[in-house]
Amino acid sequence: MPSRWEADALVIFGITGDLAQRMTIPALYRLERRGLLDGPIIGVAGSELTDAELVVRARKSVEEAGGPVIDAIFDRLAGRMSYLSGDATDPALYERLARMLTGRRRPLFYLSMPPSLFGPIVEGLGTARLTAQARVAVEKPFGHDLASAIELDRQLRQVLEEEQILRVDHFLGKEPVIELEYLRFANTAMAELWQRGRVESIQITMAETLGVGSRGTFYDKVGCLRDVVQNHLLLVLALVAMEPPVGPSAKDLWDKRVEVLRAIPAVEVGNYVRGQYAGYRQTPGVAPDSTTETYAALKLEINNWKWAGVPVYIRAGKHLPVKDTEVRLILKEPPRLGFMPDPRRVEPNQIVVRIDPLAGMRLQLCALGESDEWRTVPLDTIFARELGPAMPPYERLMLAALTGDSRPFARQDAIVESWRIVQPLLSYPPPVHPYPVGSWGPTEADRLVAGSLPWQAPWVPEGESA
Ligand SMILES: NC(=O)C1=CN([C@@H]2O[C@H](COP(=O)(O)OP(=O)(O)OC[C@H]3O[C@@H](n4cnc5c(N)ncnc54)[C@H](OP(=O)(O)O)[C@@H]3O)[C@@H](O)[C@H]2O)C=CC1
Ligand SMILES: O=C1O[C@H](COP(=O)(O)O)[C@@H](O)[C@H](O)[C@H]1O
Repeated sequence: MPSRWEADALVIFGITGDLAQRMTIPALYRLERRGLLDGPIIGVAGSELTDAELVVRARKSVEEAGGPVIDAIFDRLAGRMSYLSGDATDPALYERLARMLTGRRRPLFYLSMPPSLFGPIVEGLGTARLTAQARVAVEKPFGHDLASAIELDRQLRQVLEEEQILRVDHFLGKEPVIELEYLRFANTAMAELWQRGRVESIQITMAETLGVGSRGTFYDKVGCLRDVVQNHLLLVLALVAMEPPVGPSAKDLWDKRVEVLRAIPAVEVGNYVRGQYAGYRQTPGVAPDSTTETYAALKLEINNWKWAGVPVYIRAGKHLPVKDTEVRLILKEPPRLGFMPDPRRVEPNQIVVRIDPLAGMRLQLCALGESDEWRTVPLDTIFARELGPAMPPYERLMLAALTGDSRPFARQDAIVESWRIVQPLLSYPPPVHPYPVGSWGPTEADRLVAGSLPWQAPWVPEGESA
C-alpha cells in the first residue's frame, strides 16, 4: 500500500552545492535508471542559472560519479528538472516556488543547505502554505551541541510535525548498517552470542586515510567527535545493542534504538582522547593554532540488563593507515580446560561486521595447527558476493524519502540522546595530542582499552588494498 507521504514532487534546496552535485544528482540518475522516479524535480539555489545550465551541471555530476551515462535515461531525468534562483531568506522565493508546485500536494523538500538556513526555509515554506502534506529532509549536522539541536528542532516544529521531518544521516542508508538488524535477529547463532554473558568488549572503528582536504573551513569548526561520532557511530552502536523491535514501523525501530541511547551515561572526560594529525594546521581554512581534533577515541558503557559491564570503545580519525569502518565484538575467553595444549594462548573469538568499504562479516575462530600451534582461523563473507551489489546510501535514502518510508531517518529523541552522551566532551575538551599521518592516532588512546583486548587492527579483506 502506498504511504500517505509518497511524494508527488521533489524540491532540492542547494542544488548547486557540493553534496547535491556529488551525491544527490547521481543518486537521482540511478533511481531514474531503475525506473523509480516519478514527478518533477525543482532545484533551488542562489546562483543565477537557466534550466538548461542546471541540466549541463547535472550531466557533469553524473559523469563525475563514474559509470556510463545512458542518454535516454539522462534525458528522462533532465526532462523533470527545472531551476529556481533566489535567496532562501526572501519570502518572494517561496511565492514563486508555490506557483511552480501548482497541482502538487505532497512535495518532498530536500534541504542540502547551510544548517543556519533550515529554520528560515521551513518558515518560508510554511508561510507560503506549502507544508500541509509535505515532508522536509534535512542533512546533518542536526545542531552543534545539545542546546542547539533542541533549538533547531523547536524552529522546525513551529511549522512541521515530527513525522514530516526526515533527518538524513547517510550511515543509516548503508546496506551493512541495515543488515545488522537482520544478522542479529534472523540468526539464532548471532542472537545468542550478542549479550554481556558472551561479549567481553565492543570496538567500533571508523578509519579514513584521507585528511580534511578542501573542507578545512567547515571541519575546523566541527572536529571528529561532532563530524562522525555523535551521529554516525552512536547510531550504529544503537543498532548493535538494541533489543528486537516489536513491529516493522519506524516507531518500533526507533523506540528500541532510543532505549539503548538512553541507557548510555554521558561519557566522562577521562574516557576521551583527542588527536590531531601532523600538518592539519597548515590546511587552508584551518586556524594556525587550531586545537580541533581529527581523531577521537572514547570508552562508554551501556547500563542495561543486556550490556552492563561490557565496555564499548569507539575510535575515528582522518589520515589513519586504512579506510575501514567496522564493528567488532570480542567474545569472552573459553574456560581453561586441561586437555588443551597451552590453553593460555587461545585468542578470544571475534565477530566483525565490516561496514565500509567492502562490506562483510568475519567470524574469527581459533584452531590447533599441525604442530600444536594455536592458529587464528577467519570465516569471512563479503556481502556483495553473496547477496549482490547494494544500493548506495544516498540512492536508498532518497528513494525512502520519496516513497514515504521513515525508517532510515533519525528521530529527534535519538539526536538529543546522542548529543547528551557527548556533551561533557564538548564542554570540557581534553588536550589534543599530535599524531603522525598514516599512524593509528595518538598512543594516549591505548590507555582507554586497558583491561580489555587492545585496539584490534581492522579486517581488510584480501584483495582490497590497505
Ligand atoms: N558536502 C558534503 O559532503 C556533506 C554535506 N552535508 C550537509 O549538507 C548541507 C550542504 O552542504 P554542501 O553541499 O557541502 O554545501 P555547499 O556550500 O557546497 O552548498 C550550499 C548550497 O546552498 C545554497 N545556498 C547557500 N546560501 C543560500 C541562500 N541564502 N539562498 C539560496 N541558496 C543558498 C548554495 O547555492 P549557491 O552557491 O548557488 O548560492 C549551494 O547550492 C550542509 O548542511 C552540510 O552540512 C552533510 C554531509 C556531507
Ligand atoms: O559524514 C561524513 O562522512 C564521511 C565519511 O563517509 P563514508 O561514507 O565515506 O564513510 C567523512 O569523511 C566526513 O568527514 C563526514 O562529514
